[in-house]
Amino acid sequence: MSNAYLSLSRVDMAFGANVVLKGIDLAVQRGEFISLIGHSGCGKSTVLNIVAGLLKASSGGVIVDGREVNAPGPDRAVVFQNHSLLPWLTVYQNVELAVDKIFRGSRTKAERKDWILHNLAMVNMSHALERLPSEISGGMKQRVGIARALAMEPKVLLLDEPFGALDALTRAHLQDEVIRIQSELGNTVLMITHDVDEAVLMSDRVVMMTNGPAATIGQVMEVPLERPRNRIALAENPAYNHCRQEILSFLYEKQRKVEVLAARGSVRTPSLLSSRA
Ligand SMILES: Nc1ncnc2c1ncn2[C@@H]1O[C@H](COP(=O)(O)OP(=O)(O)OP(=O)(O)O)[C@@H](O)[C@H]1O
Repeated sequence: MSNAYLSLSRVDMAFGANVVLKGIDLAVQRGEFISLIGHSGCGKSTVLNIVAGLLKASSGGVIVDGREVNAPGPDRAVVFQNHSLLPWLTVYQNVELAVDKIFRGSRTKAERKDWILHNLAMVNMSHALERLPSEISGGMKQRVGIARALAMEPKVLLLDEPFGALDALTRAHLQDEVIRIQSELGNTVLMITHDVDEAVLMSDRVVMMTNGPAATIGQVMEVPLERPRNRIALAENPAYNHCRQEILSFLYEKQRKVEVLAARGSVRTPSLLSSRA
């Protein structure tokens, strides 16, 4: 735990009487890509919001690079499923706003401009700098959101279903771009997803959450696939298929059994599987 770049220790979260999270422990190394997967409503966004500093855990804590998190900060950039661009600013200005806020005191205007252009080029948006969000597609808006997050040079990139609202082809393109950028920059990433293939394709480890209430980490799986990863070649890779099976089995067999037992009153809480497998 001690040498982790990002760590969550004994995080509990309750909204009134609704105990959403119980005993979340996770240690993430610098440069690691972690996916968080679990059934709808189990508490994935709550975990991410606690790391972002948007929510305060009821107990336990989060440490990023040796510092306790207790508020939002530029060291943790968030990309949400539904792009959060300001509609009255152009693509360029949306990124500029974040860059100016963080680097006004440390970089010249020319340096900041180069940096904005560089980050928009990384997500292939150089052709649309002057367009408003209403004039670009959903996938393009997500690209700008990712460029804006990367331009903040965050210690940790927090992605809350960043591809969830996109069609399959756009989603695949953008996944590939994020994979490429992460391999170039070595970002530490925590990503929420519902998509088993996406989790395996993109992650170093997949963190599987038990069903709520009182959700916790049920299983953590290493993805033993070399990078760069090729989505087409992976389809026939036994290790890739094994990883998919493992997640599917967790989500649709192990978690389902707990649900059934809980419904029959045989178990007291759905966190029966809380010990890491
Ligand atoms: N601000 C809040 N106030 C009260 N309850 C909340 C709040 N945020 C989340 N919850 C509750 O916490 C639980 C977990 O929600 P959360 O959004 O974290 O789940 P999730 O796994 O991300 O869901 P999904 O996959 O559907 O997005 C839900 O019961 C939700 O109603």
